[in-house]
Amino acid sequence: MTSTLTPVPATAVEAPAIGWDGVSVRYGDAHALRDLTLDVARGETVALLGPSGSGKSTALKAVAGFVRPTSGRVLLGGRDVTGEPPHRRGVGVVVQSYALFPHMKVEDNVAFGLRARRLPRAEVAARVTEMLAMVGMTAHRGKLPRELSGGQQQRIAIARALAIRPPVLLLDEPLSALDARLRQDMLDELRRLRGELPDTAIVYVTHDQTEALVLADRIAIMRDARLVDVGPADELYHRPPSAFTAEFLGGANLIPAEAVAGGARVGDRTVPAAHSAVASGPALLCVRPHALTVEVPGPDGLPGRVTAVQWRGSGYRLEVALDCGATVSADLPALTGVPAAGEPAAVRVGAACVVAREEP
Ligand SMILES: Nc1ncnc2c1ncn2[C@@H]1O[C@H](COP(=O)(O)OP(=O)(O)OP(=O)(O)O)[C@@H](O)[C@H]1O
Repeated sequence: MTSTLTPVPATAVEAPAIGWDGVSVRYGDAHALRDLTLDVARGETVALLGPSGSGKSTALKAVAGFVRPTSGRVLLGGRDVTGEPPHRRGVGVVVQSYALFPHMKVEDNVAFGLRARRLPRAEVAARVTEMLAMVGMTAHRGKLPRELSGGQQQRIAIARALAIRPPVLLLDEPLSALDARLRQDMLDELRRLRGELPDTAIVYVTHDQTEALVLADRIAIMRDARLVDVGPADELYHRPPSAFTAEFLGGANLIPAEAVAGGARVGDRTVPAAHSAVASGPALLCVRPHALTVEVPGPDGLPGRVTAVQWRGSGYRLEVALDCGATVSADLPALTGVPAAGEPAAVRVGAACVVAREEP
């Protein structure tokens, strides 16, 4: 009996909704983005997370068509759009500062893109109604933008971007102009909205790790115009490959160490680690402040001295200068016996610590 292998048709492998293929953007001699290669699948949300000036917005603008790559290609659904103007790309964009048309009523703002595409009047009306319901703004359709709060204006901006049913939605710091309370509400709202758009690929630019962790399927960490690490949100949080990612995503103590099988050597102690991104040689032991315990010096733990004690209501934050040279922060619950500043102490690193590479 012979068996035949049926070739997989080319169409069965779906092209990513968005692809950066070696994209660089330079302004004069300065690199705003260096050699970015990254895909976003249909229905996936990827957060671009990094400090100010790391190239996040530039990466997003390259997809929207607002900047032209110096080299590399931008692909949408497998199609090379690098040379295409923004209005031909069919992507929805929402930026930090709402950018609604101030003289147009809410409903006309939402209808704008649909009218520009010359959709029949009845369809425009139906989609505007649907979009306003989706963002919970039906009651405000006749108002002008200035009659709305910041959060409400941002909802309209999102409704306007979604009205054309773009396969790709680009959000650039959409919550950063809002106050803390409103931000939290809008974050919940965005998460709900995400569930209503199962086929839309979303790129979400932020420097706020909470927004990235709450919304993204995968997080791409940017630094100095480069992609440092990319992975599922929970994996990057629990097993950060680099010290930069460990610190940027959640805050971590970084203790200089030597990677060894199953963990790391710190001074003359060997600490077991849950995960290692480095097999051997110089590395950093990364441990979150809540995963450390501080005890009286004994045979176990890393020896050091308490340098500061801060009461934070729900517990204490201790700073401990370790004999190996690193200073670490530990968050302890209020009920533990808390040593005073100046006392010798030993720091025990919890099982959740990981060994990461030093540099991106
Ligand atoms: N039009 C421009 N002309 C010159 N330099 C620019 C321009 N736009 C961006 N840059 C520079 O490119 C780098 C990356 O900028 P970008 O806006 O992409 O960073 P970002 O990570 O989005 O920062 P932020 O969070 O502050 O918005 C920065 O150093 C910035 O100063």
